[in-house]
Amino acid sequence: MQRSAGLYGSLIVDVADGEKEPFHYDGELNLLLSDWWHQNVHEQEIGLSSNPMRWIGEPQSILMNGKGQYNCSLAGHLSKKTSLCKLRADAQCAPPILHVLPNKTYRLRLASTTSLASLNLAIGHHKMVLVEADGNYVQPVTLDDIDIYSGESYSVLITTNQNPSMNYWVSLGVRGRHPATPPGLTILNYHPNTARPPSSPLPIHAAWDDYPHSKAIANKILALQGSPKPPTRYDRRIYLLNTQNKINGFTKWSINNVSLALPSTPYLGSIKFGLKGAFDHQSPPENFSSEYDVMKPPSNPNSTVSSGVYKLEFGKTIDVILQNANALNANVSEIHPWHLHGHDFWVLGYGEGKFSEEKHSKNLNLKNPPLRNTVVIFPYGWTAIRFVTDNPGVWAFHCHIEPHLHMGMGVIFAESVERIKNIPQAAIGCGMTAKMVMNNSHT
Ligand SMILES: O=C1O[C@H]([C@@H](O)CO)C(O)=C1O
Repeated sequence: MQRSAGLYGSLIVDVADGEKEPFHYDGELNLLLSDWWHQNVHEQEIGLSSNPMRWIGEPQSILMNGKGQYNCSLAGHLSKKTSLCKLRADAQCAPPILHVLPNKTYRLRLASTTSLASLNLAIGHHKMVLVEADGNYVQPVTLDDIDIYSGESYSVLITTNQNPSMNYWVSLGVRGRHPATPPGLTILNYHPNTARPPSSPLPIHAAWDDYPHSKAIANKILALQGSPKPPTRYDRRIYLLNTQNKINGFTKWSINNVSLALPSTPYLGSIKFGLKGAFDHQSPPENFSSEYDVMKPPSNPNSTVSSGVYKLEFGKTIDVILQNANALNANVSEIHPWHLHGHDFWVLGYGEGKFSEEKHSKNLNLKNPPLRNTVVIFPYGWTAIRFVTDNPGVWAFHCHIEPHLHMGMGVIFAESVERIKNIPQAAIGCGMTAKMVMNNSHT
């Protein structure tokens, strides 16, 4: 859970020399989004791993560029629940300020490293034109507000064409979980105004459980014309059922009834050097019972722990159907942003209830699905993705919510590892392979 403790940053990849972006902007702004707890991550981990489990609860603050407010809000005068923060520029709670000139277009880069929170960003009086998602261009689409799930990144264009004698709020609210945290706020400061808090009302976010609103945004994100298209057929389709479970009284998350426990020896070295006992050699199931009722708590909540991997052959088209379900408590199903290492994948579609081969397969979007590395599953829904195994390695595919991964919500793809010639020493520095590094360095 290092990310929850603050180990994160943004990496901006420019277009290659001589290449042009398919949109124009005059300036660039960045907002790195996160959430923050007062309890340290070690205590959080102990709570999550205890029986009974102690949940981390909602964050104390929502952060933008590492800054947030606590016990007060920049917009305190607009809400009866919080007091007004004193806006001293040197105060720890001083808000981030985005300085803009009137009548310009800015590219606003957004990325979420949240530990838990799904977010919605809105800018008072300004629309956003979405142009890029997870490093891939999308069909430009105008939005009033945008959802950002943990692990995702976006670029939106904003045009500073509003009354230049005013400043505006950039507000970041929580989605999908009953919020107990005031929105994170940033000031959009039109030059040459002083950077005081805007007197205009805060932008309004949709209700935290307005899933149709979130689904409408997700369905508007489509690949820009001319983007790489997915193969029209798949070689292998893996179904991953997400459930909350119990193992000897401990609360876990499982995929096809297997809760991931990462081994202490890195997979790459274990597989390459054929180490016995470094991880479970039985592969996890590729499917789940057709009888499973995704609308109800698991009828048998017990599950198993494993460090097994899905072995993927080189050059194949793999579909994954992520299937959400009811958690342990009745009438609860949560959002999970799934993130894949080593690949971008095409998002072929989202749907309600249980995925059905007959009903849903033919309606998947093969025409202009967006390429992403993170995709959400909505409560009680499914999400279909496709990727091609063209990048040998051992890749985690997991819920980007830190406590959920800690509780086992992930799988491992071991992709044509035999094609990897040399493993960097840094990748085999611990567990059983650490000895091999030492031996190597002595010879
Ligand atoms: O993993 C989780 O545990 C809690 C709850 O299900 C039990 O307290 C919660 O909201 C999660 O997302």
